[in-house]
Amino acid sequence: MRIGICDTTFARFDMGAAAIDELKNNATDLTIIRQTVPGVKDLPVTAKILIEEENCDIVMALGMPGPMEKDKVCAHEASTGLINAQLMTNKHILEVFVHEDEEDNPEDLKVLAENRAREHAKNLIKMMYHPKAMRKEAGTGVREGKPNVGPL
Ligand SMILES: Cc1nc2c(=O)[nH]c(=O)nc-2n(C[C@H](O)[C@H](O)[C@H](O)CO)c1C
Repeated sequence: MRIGICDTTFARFDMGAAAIDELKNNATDLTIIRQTVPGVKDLPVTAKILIEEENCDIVMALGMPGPMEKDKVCAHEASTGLINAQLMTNKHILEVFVHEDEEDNPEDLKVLAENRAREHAKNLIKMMYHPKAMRKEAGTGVREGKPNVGPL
């Protein structure tokens, strides 16, 4: 399995490293190709290149939108780009964004960023290796980086 990791220098925590560590802890037959870019709007083309030129089966796109209105616009544009890249390639690109204003305290933001990156890495492993286990969790109110909210 070839897994692409793209991440940004704008992010204030190394989510790419956390994701890679988690992937390696949960599967042995992985080849990981990592590309780091300046910001979230650079992620869509990078993910597409990882799929089309590096033959990745799936990609994680990790980024940290800032707290300002212009950052939120950038994040929305990046998100739209990532969806387009998925539609163009017929491959999943897991968007792993942590918005800087999700937490007030930098230490809490760091914990959230690490946990979200790791939990999405586990999602990737489930999607690609254990789809039946993923299906069992349908409708269970799973959240990444924060406590699960549970089913209704
Ligand atoms: C305003 C802005 N905000 C963010 C952000 O919140 N998070 C992020 O990762 N990157 C941001 N960028 C940078 C753009 O995503 C991109 O890297 C540059 O426009 C260069 O293509 C910009 C320009």
